[in-house]
Amino acid sequence: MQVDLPGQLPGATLLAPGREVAVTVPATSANLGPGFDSLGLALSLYDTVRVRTTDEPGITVQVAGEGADQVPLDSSHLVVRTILSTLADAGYTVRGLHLSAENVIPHGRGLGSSAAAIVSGVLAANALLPDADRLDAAQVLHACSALEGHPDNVAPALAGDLAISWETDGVFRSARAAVHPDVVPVVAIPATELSTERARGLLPATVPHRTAAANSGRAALLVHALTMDPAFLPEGTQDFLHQDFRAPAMPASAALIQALRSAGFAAAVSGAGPTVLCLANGASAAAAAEELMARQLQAAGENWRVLRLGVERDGARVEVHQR
Ligand SMILES: Nc1ncnc2c1ncn2[C@@H]1O[C@H](COP(=O)(O)OP(=O)(O)O)[C@@H](O)[C@H]1O
Ligand SMILES: N[C@@H](CCOP(=O)(O)O)C(=O)O
Repeated sequence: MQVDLPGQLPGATLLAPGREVAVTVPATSANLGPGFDSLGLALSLYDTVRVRTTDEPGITVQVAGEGADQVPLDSSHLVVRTILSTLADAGYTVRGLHLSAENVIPHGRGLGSSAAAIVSGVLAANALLPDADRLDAAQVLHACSALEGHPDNVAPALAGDLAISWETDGVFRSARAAVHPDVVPVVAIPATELSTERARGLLPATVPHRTAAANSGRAALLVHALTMDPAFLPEGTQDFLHQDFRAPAMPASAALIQALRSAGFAAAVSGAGPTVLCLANGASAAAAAEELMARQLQAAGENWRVLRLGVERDGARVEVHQR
């Protein structure tokens, strides 16, 4: 499909045609229980986009895989939109652009697909820019977080491993921490979607101080459990800030989490849901969690995908091909 570019920016510098960039970005699981809008883990599932500046005016978009029959194939495509706005912020535009996307991260399931699309767009645009106008790593993190609205998915998507993120005076920042090698993420992904926007709408504006205090304790314990001592994962993944409020929008996820936690597993909603994340302590615990998930889902008549994943250690990758 080919469309015209939206209004060209007056005074913007035109990028040369023939620049080609490939970006690969991992899925992410945010919150991990009590780390609402601050903790996120990079996972071994990847989306790839290839972007080329062209001499022919307009935008062409090809999409394969997840969301191929749902996402728009024009300048409103999230990756294209992000590329154009990042270029525009730096004072640049293009005559034409071709994007081809291979999507593996499912959309609207709480595995960071929109964050991956935004990270792809910002990194692709940044690689297309002349050196002197590129954003540095801290600026990329802030730009991606501001577009996504929260930093907990984009930070691990960019840097890999576990990301602990926060905001100071309107600037998003993040620290990366190495996840203990025994931690094995297992996800159960439903067929149905729940948009993050809708799930955020279910949250209260305030919570009592004692709830916030209880949550702080678990979030602090979770960082220790994930990096130093996975035996604390079941207690460390207990959340008091978001899951109960969102449970009515994902009753099957809530029931599966309850079953896993009752059996001693560290289970939580992945991101804003409805995917369920279990952080198993070692390979045999991961196999037991997979079995329990499969049994519970079969008993409930639910047809979900259960996947054992790895922790992605390095985050997004960019390759530049000048033609
Ligand atoms: N690779 C992609 N290409 C284009 N749009 C995307 C892509 N990934 C996600 N999106 C957009 O983001 C929406 C999902 O975002 P969101 O509700 O935040 O869920 P998720 O938990 O998957 O990030 C999709 O419905 C789609 O509009
Ligand atoms: N902290 C956010 C995380 C959203 O993650 P997503 O993968 O569902 O986009 C939230 O809980 O709203």
